[in-house]
Amino acid sequence: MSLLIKNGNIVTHDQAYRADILCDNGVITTIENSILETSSMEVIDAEGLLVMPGGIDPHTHMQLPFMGTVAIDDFESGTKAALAGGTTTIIDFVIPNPQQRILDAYHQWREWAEKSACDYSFHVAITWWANSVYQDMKTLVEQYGVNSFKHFMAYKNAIMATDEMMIASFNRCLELGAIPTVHAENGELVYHLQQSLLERGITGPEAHPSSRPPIVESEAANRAITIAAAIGSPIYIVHISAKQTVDAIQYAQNNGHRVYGECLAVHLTMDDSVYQNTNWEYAAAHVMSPPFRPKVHQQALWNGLTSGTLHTTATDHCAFCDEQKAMGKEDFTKIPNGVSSVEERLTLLWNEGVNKGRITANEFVALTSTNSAKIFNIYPQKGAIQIGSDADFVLWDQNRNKKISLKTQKSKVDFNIFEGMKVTGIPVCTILAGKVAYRDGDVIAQAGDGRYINRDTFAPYYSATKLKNQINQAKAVDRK
Ligand SMILES: NC(=O)NCCC(=O)O
Ligand SMILES: [Zn+2]
Ligand SMILES: [Zn+2]
Repeated sequence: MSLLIKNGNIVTHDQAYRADILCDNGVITTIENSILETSSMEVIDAEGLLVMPGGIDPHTHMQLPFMGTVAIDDFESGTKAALAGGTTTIIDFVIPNPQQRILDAYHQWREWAEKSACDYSFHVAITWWANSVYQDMKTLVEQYGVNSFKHFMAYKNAIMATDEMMIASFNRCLELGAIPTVHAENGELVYHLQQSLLERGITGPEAHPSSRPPIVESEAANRAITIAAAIGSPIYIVHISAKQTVDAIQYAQNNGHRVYGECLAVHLTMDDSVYQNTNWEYAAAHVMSPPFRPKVHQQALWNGLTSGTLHTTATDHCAFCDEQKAMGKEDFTKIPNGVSSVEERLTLLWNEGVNKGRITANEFVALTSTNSAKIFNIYPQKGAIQIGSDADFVLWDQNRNKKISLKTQKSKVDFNIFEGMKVTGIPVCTILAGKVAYRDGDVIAQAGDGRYINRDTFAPYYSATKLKNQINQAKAVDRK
C-alpha cells in the first residue's frame, strides 16, 4: 500500500516548505503541492506538524559485550526506543576481541542485529593488527558495505588501539576509501590516573571524571588528527565532550585538515555535578566515557555545532542497569561505562537547541540526520526528502510537551538520566520505509522490520582528498 503524508510542513537541512509526499515501495515517489488521495493509499494528515527526515544516530551500542557484562538494550528494544524518539537508522559498532578475525565478529553482530526494528549499519572497530585484519578490511568494504573503521584510543588492556595500529589502519582506510573514526582519550593516562585515584582510596563514581580530564581527550584527538593529517586521510572523532578538543579540531580545520566531529546529546545537556551525588546508584548511572563535564564545556560544544566545527549529534546509547553498574561498587574502574539516550536525542536537541535559539530547524535536521548521511555516504538515500530517497520521516509537533520518564520509555534500562525533565517539541509519528513505525506512544514496527544498510566507499569528500594527496605527494629529485 502507498502512504500519503498530507498537509505537512517539510523541513530538510536546507529548505522549509508545505507539500504532500507520496511513498511507494519504501521510497518517496512524489512531492507536490497537493496530491489527490485514492482508496489504495494510507493517508496521514500532518496538518500543523513538521515533516523531517528520520533521525540517523551514527553511534550506538546495542547488546554490546563490554566490561564483563552485556548492554541491556538488544537490537530489538534499542531500535524500538530509537523509533519512539524519531530515529530511523542507527550505525552501531562491531567490536572484535583482540585476536578475533574482524570478519567473524562482523558476522556475529549481523546475526544479533537481525531483530532490529529500524534500519542499521555498522562501523567495525580495529582492536588489533595483523595481516588478516588488513585483508578483512578490504572484504568488509567490498562485500559488506562497511565504509568506516573505529579506533578506541582508551580501554587499555582491552580494546585500545596503539599509534602503530592506527597508522596501519588509517593508511588502509585511505587505500580503501573508508573513513577512520576514533574514541579520543589517552588510554595510558586514563589507566595511570585510575590507579593513582584508587591508591588514594577514592573508589566511588566521583573519581571517574578525575581519571579522564579534558586534556586526556584533547591530547588523543590531537594525536589522531596528526596521524590522519600525516597520512592524508580524513578523520571522524566521536563523542567530543571537551572545549579543548573543539579547539583542537578547529585549529586542524583552519590548517586545511578534513576533520569531522560528533557530540552527544547527553554531553550537550548534562554536567558533571551528577558524580557528586551522595547516592552511589545515581552517580554510577551517569558513568560513561568521556564523562560529563563542567558547564563551560557544554557551551563550547554548542558553539562547535553552530560554527560548523562539529557536524553530527549521536547518543553512544549503551545501557546498563543498576545491577550491572554495581559491578563497580568497590572500584569505579569496574562500573560498566555507558548511558542510554537513543530515545531522547532528538527531543533534547530541539528543546535545548531550537527552543533556546542556538540552532535553526534546518540545522536541527542537518545535525540529527543529514550530516551523518553525508559523512558516512548514504546521502540522499537517507537524511533527505527527495524523490527516490528512503521514505523515512519523523513527524514533529513543535508545540507538544512531554515529561521524560522511565515509566514511558521503550528502553529496557531501569534508570532514566533525564527523569522528570520537561521538553517541548516531540516526535508524534515515525515512518520507516513508508510504513508507520511509531505513533503517539506506541511502537508499531516489529523485530526484523529494519534493513541492513550498505554504505559505499569513497564518499564525495574523498575526491578532494585524493586530488590533494596527489598534488602534495613527495617526489624524488632526479640527480642523474
Ligand atoms: N561511551 C561509553 O561510556 N561506553 C560505550 C563505549 C564507548 O563508546 O566508549
Ligand atoms: Zn567511546
Ligand atoms: Zn561508543
